[in-house]
Amino acid sequence: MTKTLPFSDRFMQVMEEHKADFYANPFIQAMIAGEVNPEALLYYVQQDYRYLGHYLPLYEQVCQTLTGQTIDAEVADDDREYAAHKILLDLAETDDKSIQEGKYPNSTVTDQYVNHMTKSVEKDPFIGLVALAACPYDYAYLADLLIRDGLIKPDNPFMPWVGYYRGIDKGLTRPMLALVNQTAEQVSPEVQEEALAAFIQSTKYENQFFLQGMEATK
Ligand SMILES: Cc1ncc(CO)c(N)n1
Repeated sequence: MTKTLPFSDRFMQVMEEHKADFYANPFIQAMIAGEVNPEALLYYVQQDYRYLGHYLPLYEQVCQTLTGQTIDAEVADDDREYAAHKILLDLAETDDKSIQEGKYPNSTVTDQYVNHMTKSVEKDPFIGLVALAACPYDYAYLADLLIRDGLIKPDNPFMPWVGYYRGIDKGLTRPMLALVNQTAEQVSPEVQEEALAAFIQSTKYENQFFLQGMEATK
């Protein structure tokens, strides 16, 4: 008897295929160089705060549909990743709350990514879950890669930020992957393929999400 691999193993493959694109991203390159670009960081944090405001209710909805339960308070209640954003705001030498609340419109990428997640959730709860899984998974995987490849050294100012997200077996990522793998066994191969395509699309948006701040603040 061969045991089928967990569905989430395919996420690893997607990340390995997109690794070069992430590494070539000017936002990631600046981070590797330890260069602080305050405007790009502020832009990123502001967009991310909004993005997470859409993300959490979608995740809650998918969990409800698939498990009949609400998500762990501990997992949900990180105040939209305040701690991670605080690290970047400190680097940019600001703690201005108004930047997180923001008065600027959502960027195109933020809107497109949110729209992609919303449409995926409407289509099918498993496809939705997998489209959402890219958010914690990609950051966790990328953080692990950057450290493993020796690109973010302990003295890099972004080390605490990378450290916050690293580890695909902790935080939001762990329960999410467990739900992905459990649900995958109950859906058709066609739905699995559609879900993986949604994950790949989310991964492309993740890369663009980093980039947008660099381009908007050039
Ligand atoms: C866009 C985006 N992707 C992933 C994460 C990690 O949770 C985040 N905070 N924002």
